Amino acid sequence: MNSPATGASGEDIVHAEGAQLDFSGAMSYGDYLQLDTLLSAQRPLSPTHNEMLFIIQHQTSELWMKLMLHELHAARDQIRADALQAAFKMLSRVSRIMEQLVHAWDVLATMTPSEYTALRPYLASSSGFQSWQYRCIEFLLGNKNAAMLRPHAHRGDRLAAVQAEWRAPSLYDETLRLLARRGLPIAQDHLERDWTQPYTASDTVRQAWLSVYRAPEQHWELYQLGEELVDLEDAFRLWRFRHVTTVERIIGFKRGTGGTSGVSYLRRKLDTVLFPELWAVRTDL
Ligand code: HEM
Ligand SMILES: N[C@@H](CC(=O)c1ccccc1NC=O)C(=O)O
Repeated sequence: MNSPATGASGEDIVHAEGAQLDFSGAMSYGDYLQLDTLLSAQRPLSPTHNEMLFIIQHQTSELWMKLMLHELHAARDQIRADALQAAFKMLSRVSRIMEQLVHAWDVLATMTPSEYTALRPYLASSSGFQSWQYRCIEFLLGNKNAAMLRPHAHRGDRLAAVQAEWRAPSLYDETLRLLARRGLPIAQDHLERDWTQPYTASDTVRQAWLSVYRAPEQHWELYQLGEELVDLEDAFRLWRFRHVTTVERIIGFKRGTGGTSGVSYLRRKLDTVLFPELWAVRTDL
């Protein structure tokens, strides 16, 4: 006989291989993952077919960014605590997430300019520029810029989160303090400074990385940390490049909804260098 509630027959249940089938009093998959909340958060504003893609692309990116922040915060704490093996696990996870986001552009690039033009007016002045999690990631990785706090001024709670990241030493700042603790000479103004200021490259830091890269076996952990950071910046550069290229193929040189010049603004971001001495050292080896 078929179940009146589900229409399942006794035979279907036999084929369920002993799996639990009654969740009237137990936590199910959807309960644990809060899928009702997650899957009711896609509310297209336009009548266009492609808006679902646009929303899900951004929502999944924000979820991955949430995990990146979780891992980056923990990695910075571990570096501060000299627990480098734990930090390596987290940093390599962050790089893999960034690679995931690089490949995600392939899905969005299936949207043509005509398709995007139909939904763009519904976005009004909203823009990825206003992503507070993205800004936290940039700040955590040391790309500090006070002007980027302004879009969050209308939301005190978000502003506080971005400001906290802006005021804190970045992952790289903590790395330089670690180099000093391990006996490498680093200029004092790179160990204690106003962390809200953008990072400026230093010759002492370059010399310190040079010592590490010239004798990896003596500084194996620092050497591995240097390479983890280069991996991460490499993946981030690919993300920036895929963003600007996808944007150009979809909106050309139109001004951005966030008010910037659009592609020209994003191209300038390609010049960002997060860990300058780690790149510079390559030339000296
Ligand atoms: C059709 C797809 C997209 C277009 C046309 C587009 C366009 C733009 C433009 C023009 C800007 C410059 C700011 C502005 O004036 O609006 C921007 C910034 C930004 N977009 Fe996108 N974008 C797209 C997809 C995405 C996706 C999928 C993400 C992933 C979360 C994203 C994240 C960002 C971020 C974080 C910024 C700020 C970048 C920075 O300040 O360095 N965008 N986007
Ligand atoms: N800045 C984009 C709009 C845009 O892409 C966007 C709009 C709302 C939510 C996320 C977005 N994605 C990234 O910027 C544009 O100028 O078309």
